Amino acid sequence: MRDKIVAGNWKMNKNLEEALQLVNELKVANVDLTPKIIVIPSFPFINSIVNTLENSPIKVGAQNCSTQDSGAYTGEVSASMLKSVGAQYVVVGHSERRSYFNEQNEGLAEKVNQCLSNGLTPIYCCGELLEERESNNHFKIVESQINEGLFNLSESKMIDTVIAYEPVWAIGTGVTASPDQAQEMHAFIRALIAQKYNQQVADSISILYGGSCNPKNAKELFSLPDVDGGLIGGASLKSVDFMAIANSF
Ligand SMILES: O=C[C@H](O)COP(=O)(O)O
Repeated sequence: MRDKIVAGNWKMNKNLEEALQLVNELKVANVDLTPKIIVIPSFPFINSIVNTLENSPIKVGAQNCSTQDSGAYTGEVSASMLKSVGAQYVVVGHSERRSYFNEQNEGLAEKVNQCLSNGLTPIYCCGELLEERESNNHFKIVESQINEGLFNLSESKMIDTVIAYEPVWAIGTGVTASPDQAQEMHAFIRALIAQKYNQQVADSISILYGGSCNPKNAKELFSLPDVDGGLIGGASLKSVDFMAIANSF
């Protein structure tokens, strides 16, 4: 049975004091929940949050990592550094990285490899732009993102990945993918994995939905057969909303 996961991507929000306040609220609220819960703060706060969450089941992730392991790459943060401060997950290929920082599938495949080589779980993001959906190219786009970003992995590494489907038109817009749209794409991604590897691998990988997921729509989305949880942006910044989403299974 694959993991149910609710991950909160805080993006570039909160200072240290605010970050610790949020995580302390989550720590107290986190009782008897079905999903794995992951918080994904900005780099400077990871270590303090890992320490604050000692003895808590809540895990900590990072929002990005370098394609390189170490060296003269000013401003970069490597997967091994993230591992050393207690991160367990890394978001790779978020659409904001793809669009604002021109990240391409090829480099993202290197980031995925860096994560896995350092014992971190990549949360690999894919998803189409509105114009790509409107021109009926959404399956083709997502297929190339998955194919080029993930499918160079061996089967044993592939099963250690998590995928997040985030239609770009749904991110931060208040427009959520309909249950039919979400299920259709998640099933498509799972079928791609089955075709490339096998059904057992496909059935073991958690595929999260992201894009204006909130306490009101989470239950319906998480009840879909191929949706294994969510990558939550805006609604992860308030403990009450994030825990309500986590309680939606
Ligand atoms: O990583 C999270 C996604 O970009 C979703 O963001 P959102 O929940 O604010 O739409």
